[in-house]
Amino acid sequence: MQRLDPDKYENDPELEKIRKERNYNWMDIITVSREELPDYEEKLKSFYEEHLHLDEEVRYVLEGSGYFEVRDDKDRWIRILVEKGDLITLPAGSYHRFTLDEQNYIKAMRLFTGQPTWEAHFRPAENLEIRKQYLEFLVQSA
Ligand SMILES: CSCCC(=O)C(=O)O
Ligand SMILES: [Fe+2]
Ligand code: NI
Repeated sequence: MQRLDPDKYENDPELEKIRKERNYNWMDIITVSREELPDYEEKLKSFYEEHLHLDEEVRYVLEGSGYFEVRDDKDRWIRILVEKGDLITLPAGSYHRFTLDEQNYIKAMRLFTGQPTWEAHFRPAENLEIRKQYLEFLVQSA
C-alpha cells in the first residue's frame, strides 16, 4: 500500500509517475454509497463475495474508507483498512473481497492497464491459469 495526497489527484506528479511506470493508462472514479451507486445492495454483495481477477485490482481512495480483505498463507482473512490517500494493489489471481465500514461511503480511483472488464471469478477458481501463476509466485517469493 502507498500513500498519496488525494486532495490534488487531478494534478499530482507522483500519481502520474506511478501511472506511467506501471502503465495504468485507464482510470475512472467510483463512488460507493447508497445515493450514488446504482444497484448499491447488489454490488456490495458481489464486492464481498470472495473472488479473483485475471488482472491486478488497483484502488486509490480519494474520500471515505472501507476494508479490503485478503488471505494469509494459512488461508485466514486479513482485513486491510483503506482510507483517504491510500493506494492499494491486489495481485491478479489473489482471492479478496471488499466491504464498506460504518461510514458507508468510499470514493476511489480505479486504475487499469488496457480495457477493464471487472470480471470476477468467484472461489473456487483453482483451475484458472492466473491462479496457478499466482500460487507459483507465492512459492517463489517464500
Ligand atoms: C474501493 S472501490 C469499490 C470496490 C471495488 O471496486 C471492488 O471491490 O472491486
Ligand atoms: Fe475484486
Ligand atoms: Ni473488484
